[in-house]
Amino acid sequence: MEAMDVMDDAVIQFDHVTKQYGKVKAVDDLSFEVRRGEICGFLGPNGAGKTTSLRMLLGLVRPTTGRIRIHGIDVNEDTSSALAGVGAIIEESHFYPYLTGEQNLRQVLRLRGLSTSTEVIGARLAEVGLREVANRRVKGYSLGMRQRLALALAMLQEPDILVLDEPMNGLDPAAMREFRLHLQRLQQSGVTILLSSHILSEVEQLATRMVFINHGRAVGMEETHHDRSVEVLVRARDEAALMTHLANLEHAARRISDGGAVVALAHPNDVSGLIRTLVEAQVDLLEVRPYRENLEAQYLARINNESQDTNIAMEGTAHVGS
Ligand SMILES: Nc1ncnc2c1ncn2[C@@H]1O[C@H](COP(=O)(O)OP(=O)(O)OP(=O)(O)O)[C@@H](O)[C@H]1O
Repeated sequence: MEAMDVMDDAVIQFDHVTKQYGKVKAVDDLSFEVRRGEICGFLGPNGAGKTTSLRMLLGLVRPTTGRIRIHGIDVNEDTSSALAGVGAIIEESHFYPYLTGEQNLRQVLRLRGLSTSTEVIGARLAEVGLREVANRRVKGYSLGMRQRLALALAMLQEPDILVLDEPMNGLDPAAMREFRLHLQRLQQSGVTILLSSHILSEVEQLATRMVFINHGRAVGMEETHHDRSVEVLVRARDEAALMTHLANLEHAARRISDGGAVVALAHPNDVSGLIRTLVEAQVDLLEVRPYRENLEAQYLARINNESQDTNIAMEGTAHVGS
């Protein structure tokens, strides 16, 4: 399947991709890569160009200029080879309401002209937690069950790349958590995942890397889990004493404009050591907690230059700039 040596294990490559609809540049000179085994979050507000980009990746829309490659194969030159190992949820999935979940998957395979193995179908349904309801009509499925059925459908042919456009839309927090765990299991089994969202908190814990997009352009990339450092917010009664002690330790620290709080950068294994040292030095600690606002602030700053206010709810920013 490899048409050329794939550099740096990049399995998906956007190379200066632009999509023009009349006067609207839905995607504007977009370049980024997804490497093997990553969960890449594709993040931006409504209208940023996420769906258009993913549709181009799947060969459903042709780029105006630029190239998209999967495993080094140009999607527009050899669509079927490029997409051979790709599963996707791109549009709202439509199922036969009067057929069961199991029958729906069987029907899709039949339409694709593939032999239907009860074991394979059963395995896919079990993987997404639908074993219990496999024989119930889809008509009676909740939104979460339908999303999981869509995932089972995308996984039918055991893809090594999954492309998911806003797969968590409409899921309640419990279903979202389950969906995340499932995607993590898929990643652990070697599947590369590109998923879009307009809500940072949906993908933040999941993605190993994030690509931020606004007005069709990449406005930043962020390694998340690859960066082994974590930020810890520390608040003490005597801020000056806290800063002095942190300076004596090997922790990069900075003040933030949050009631005299200080954010220290530490490796996950060092967090307990950091706290112990401060306590032993008799620094009067008022609060110690993981600090995650930084990523949120960066996201907001990127999608909306005039807004640096970290207090804006993430959902509230979804429409900014669209
Ligand atoms: N077929 C089309 N014809 C004309 N304009 C389009 C078409 N598809 C998308 N656009 C425009 O391109 C821009 C990007 O849309 P796109 O759907 O890719 O954004 P998105 O990031 O997926 O947004 P959302 O989160 O709302 O789904 C928008 O301005 C949209 O109106």
